[in-house]
Amino acid sequence: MREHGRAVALLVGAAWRTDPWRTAGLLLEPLGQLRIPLFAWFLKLLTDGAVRQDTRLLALGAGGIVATRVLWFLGSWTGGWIRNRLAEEVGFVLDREIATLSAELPGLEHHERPDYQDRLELLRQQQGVLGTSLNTLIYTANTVVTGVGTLVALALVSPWLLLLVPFALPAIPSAAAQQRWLRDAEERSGPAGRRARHLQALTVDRAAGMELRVFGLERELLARFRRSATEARGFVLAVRGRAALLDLACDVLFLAGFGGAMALMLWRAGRGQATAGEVVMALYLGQQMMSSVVEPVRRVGSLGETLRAAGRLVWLQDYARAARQALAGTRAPPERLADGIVFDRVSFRYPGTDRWALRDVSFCIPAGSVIALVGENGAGKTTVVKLLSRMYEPTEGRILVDGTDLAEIELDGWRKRLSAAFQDFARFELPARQTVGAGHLPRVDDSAAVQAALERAGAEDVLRALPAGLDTQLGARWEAGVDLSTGQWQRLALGRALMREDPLVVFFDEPTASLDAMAEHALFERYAREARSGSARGAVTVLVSHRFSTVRSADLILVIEDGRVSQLGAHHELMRGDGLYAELYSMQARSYQ
Ligand SMILES: Nc1ncnc2c1ncn2[C@@H]1O[C@H](COP(=O)(O)OP(=O)(O)OP(=O)(O)O)[C@@H](O)[C@H]1O
Repeated sequence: MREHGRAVALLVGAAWRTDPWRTAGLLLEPLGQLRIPLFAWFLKLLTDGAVRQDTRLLALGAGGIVATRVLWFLGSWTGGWIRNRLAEEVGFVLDREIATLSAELPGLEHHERPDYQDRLELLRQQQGVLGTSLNTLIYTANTVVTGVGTLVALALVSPWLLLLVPFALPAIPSAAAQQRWLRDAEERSGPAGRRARHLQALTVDRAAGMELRVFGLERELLARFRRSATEARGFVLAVRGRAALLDLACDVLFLAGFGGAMALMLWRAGRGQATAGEVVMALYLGQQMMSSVVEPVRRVGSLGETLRAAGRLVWLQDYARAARQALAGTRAPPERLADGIVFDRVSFRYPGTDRWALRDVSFCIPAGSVIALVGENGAGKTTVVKLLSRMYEPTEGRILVDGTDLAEIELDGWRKRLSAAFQDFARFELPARQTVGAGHLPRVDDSAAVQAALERAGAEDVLRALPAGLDTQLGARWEAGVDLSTGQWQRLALGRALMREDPLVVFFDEPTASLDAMAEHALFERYAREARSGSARGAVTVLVSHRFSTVRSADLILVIEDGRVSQLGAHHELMRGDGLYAELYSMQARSYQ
């Protein structure tokens, strides 16, 4: 209930912030609903006036009917017009809020935890519903006003007519139950829906397209997509079938009550206890009860949908706030690294898993050094990078930056002092200058800086191949857009990583997987030389690579085995022993020979 209250507050708050006057004007429409009981009352006067040939009653009835028409115009029409205009703007504000919250989430958990992904996906799907949320809220208010007004008017005709109410009431818990079923069905369809979306995305994914065709997987993929989509839809369809039966039962019950109420009125009229006007009024209100109260109550079911969608937005706000608080920290990052970075007995488990990705890891990266992380697939190398970039916090232990716990350092300030190139690089389809310049926003359009970064990344040839140089629009889907090979995209990403002038930590997590070993080696030799010459700033470079020809040029090599540090030292030190490093290095060297 409290959650629903917060959801309503969120919607009304968004409307109020968008336009307080028009939000107040929304009340016109529920007021306009008073026309129904008023109309019934004036209809009664008109009928009685006609039967008794009483011109005063006739005039009052006719005048009242005209007045309710005016009330309808002012309330329903004007209010509806205001509501529609406002709903559009509020929808836009809420869509923007979802995009902002998602984009500004500080960590990665929401991308990697299936339960979070499902909620975010539902939220994205329901953005349209949020846009019409005001309609639904006002619709509910209309129903309440109409319902209460109709009941008061019926009671005035004859309190016995209130007996009609129990026949209409089951529609309310029935609508609530249907909403519950629907919510459960939506959540139970999460895994199948996620699978269907993944398979559908594969059908249009260019990278997957090659493999699909080579392995002849198209039909299989489509069949699996159909099965998953049918499974996901099945949950909702089953609920809709049950809901229709329940609605039918409620309708039959109400019709029985309505028939009884009308029989009662005719019996009373026959005994002279009710006027013709009262019979007409009861008939009108009785059928209005079905069309203006029971039906809307049922459709107010969509209020449940709105509240669920708004509730998910409230969840996202809470989640974003908690995520920010969990990564809170108030200290500014150091201007320069004096001592270095220390992992002090760090252990880490990904949220929602039991397995330790890193266990009791301790090592030091001295200021100004280049450290290479080596280990087999899944050993935990990228996890070290994710912890250092504060995508996650250690489950146990601390990371110290010049003696200060990284958790105490302000997150945005820390991120501004990082730079990175990853194997899974982003393909920003922008003019080439900005694709690279995005690595340091203040200089996003600075051609000289971009050119220098590309040279350091060994990507001058990529630039030369672009028809309009740095002005070339990248990405084949844009007009005059140019597509690049994976290796070319990756080298632009490497250039992006070299845009920031004074990073404290630079990550290279297999950023040159698309280059051949010689080119990668030459690039890092040059980079490491430069990094050392600039090491007065104390910046450290963290390199993850499976190529030992590159790794050997690092100052320090950290060997990770199954989440634990197994060796740490310079190349020549590690080669002296007979540990994993020497074994892997010799194996790779032999294969090159
Ligand atoms: N988001 C995640 N959720 C759950 N477990 C994860 C997640 N990311 C990685 N893991 C697990 O954590 C362990 C370490 O993964 P990590 O990506 O750090 O390995 P890696 O050494 O970088 O491997 P590779 O050389 O293949 O890139 C693996 O067992 C992996 O399955």
